[in-house]
Formats: sequence, C-alpha cells, structure tokens
Amino acid sequence: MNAQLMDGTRLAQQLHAETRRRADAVTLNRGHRPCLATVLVGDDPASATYVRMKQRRCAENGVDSRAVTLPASSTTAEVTAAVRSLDADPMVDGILVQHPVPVPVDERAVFETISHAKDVDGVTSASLAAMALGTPTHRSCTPAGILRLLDSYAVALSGLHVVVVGRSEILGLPVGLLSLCADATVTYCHSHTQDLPTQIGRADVLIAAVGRPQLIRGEWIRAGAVVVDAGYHPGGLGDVETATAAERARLITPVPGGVGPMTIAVLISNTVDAAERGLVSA
Ligand SMILES: Nc1nc2c(c(=O)[nH]1)N[C@@H](CN(C=O)c1ccc(C(=O)N[C@@H](CCC(=O)O)C(=O)O)cc1)CN2
Repeated sequence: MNAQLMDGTRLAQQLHAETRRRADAVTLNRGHRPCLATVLVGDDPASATYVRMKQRRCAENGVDSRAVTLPASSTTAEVTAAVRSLDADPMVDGILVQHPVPVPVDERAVFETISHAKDVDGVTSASLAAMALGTPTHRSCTPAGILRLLDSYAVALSGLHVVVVGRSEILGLPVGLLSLCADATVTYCHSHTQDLPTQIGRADVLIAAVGRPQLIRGEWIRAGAVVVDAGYHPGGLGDVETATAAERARLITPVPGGVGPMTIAVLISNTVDAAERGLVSA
C-alpha cells in the first residue's frame, strides 16, 4: 500500500473529548444536560445498531438521549406527530430521525417537521439551503465529518476537483455543496452518468457515497488522488476497492475506521452546538 490511511477513529475521539467539555459547561450553566432525541421507525437491524451507537456515544460524552421507537406499520402522520412533539419539548436540543424509514412513510415530510434549530442531522431543506449558501446551520453529519477529516490531513479543497459519486440527500448532495463552499470544482456522478471510470480518473479528491460495495475499482483512481470512502457494507467493505485504490492514492479512508466514526462525533457535537445556542437565546 502506498496511501496514508486517514484515521477517522482517532479524529472522532478528539472531537468527542472537545464535545464532552462543551456539554459539561452547558450542564453547569443551565442545570441539565444537552439532549438528543432519536426516532427509529421499524425494525431494520442496521438502523437499530446505529441508533444504539449514537445513544452510547451520547452517554459517554455528557449528553442525554431520548429514544422514540415506532413500529414499521406507522403512518407518515404518526411519525410526524412524534417528531412534532419532540420539537415542541424544551428539554430536547436536537432530533435525529434514523434513515431509512420504512417505504410507506414519507421520509422527506418527516424530516421537514424538524425545526431548523433542532435539525442537528442537517436533513431539512432549510439546512440543505444553508449548506448551499454557506450560511450558519447544523451541517449534515457524514458530509461535515468528511470535511473535518480532509482538513485534519491538510487537504485544502480550494481549486481542487472533487468528484462525488452519489447524490443522496443525506450524503452525496450535501458533501458536494460543502465542497463547493470550500471553493472546490465539483462533479456529481450518479446512475445516469456516462463513463464513470473517466470521471473518477479526473478527481483530485474522490468522495464515494454510492452505497454499492466496491463499485469503484482501484485502477480508475488517479495516481496521487485523495480517496474518501463513505460506504459501509457487511464484511467491512466500502464503496471502493480499498486494496487496489491504496496502491494509487496518496490518502485514503479505511472502512471501518474512516468516515463512519466521524458521523456520530459530528452529530453529538451539533447537538451541543444547539444546546449552546439555546443558552445564548434564553
Ligand atoms: N438520519 C441519519 N440516518 C443515517 C445516517 C445519518 O447520518 N443520519 N447515516 C447512516 C448510518 N450511520 C448513522 O446513522 C452510521 C453508519 C456507520 C457508522 C460507523 O461508525 N461505522 C463504523 C463501523 C461500525 C460497525 O459496524 O461496527 C465505521 O465505519 O468504522 C456510524 C453511523 C445511514 N443512516
């Protein structure tokens, strides 16, 4: 392997330590801890695992969590009612609706029920617009985690060609917007893109956010590129063929231990940001 690994586990630990200090200061100031509410709909085992991981990290870092679990048979109206109630609760600083929700539920309608101030997951259209405009907001967790990871390895995006593979509302789309705000030249690739290998070969920074195991072959990567793999699939596989990509890349994120840990670290940091803002406006 030629590439240096970008260690998301270590950076996430540093961010958690900083978040813990800020959470303790909020608690001292207002007499109760910052609080993240999680909403899990249905019984997808991976989603349940991610929500448990979020709750555990909250507890480790001085943040309370409130869990709402709804059956897979829930209607959009039932899920939005649960979110609305959390949004109205002054003890809740941030709300996370675990994606994906079961198909009959309108996920976008549920997300839009979260107020901008409590959207610590950066999933509402108000947050997406703010990310596009570069105005203050909670930034989507995995995209913001990726930008922090790049920054910590001194990858300054200004003037670089960032190629994002995938355009999902929680990952591909916002990571491209944040890169654009950092003055990168951004190309989005998706299911209608022609000649994916050629597009990928033009990337100074490749962000793989497509959700298909090892779709991106190592030989497509330009020599010396930076490769960020936001995929996570059973068996520790990402969206990129890591072993061959690491022969050509300069920097690469491992799976696991790259982007994943940053997602939760940013979520909890955003929750404490929301609690701090509450202090300022109280
Ligand atoms: N509302 C949201 N839903 C989802 C998001 C999100 O950001 N907001 N992201 C993903 C899943 N996800 C968090 O929800 C997530 C995925 C992976 C990890 C992680 O730390 N992975 C570890 C490996 C963990 C393991 O399997 O043992 C790693 O990559 O090192 C954290 C969060 C979809 N839904």
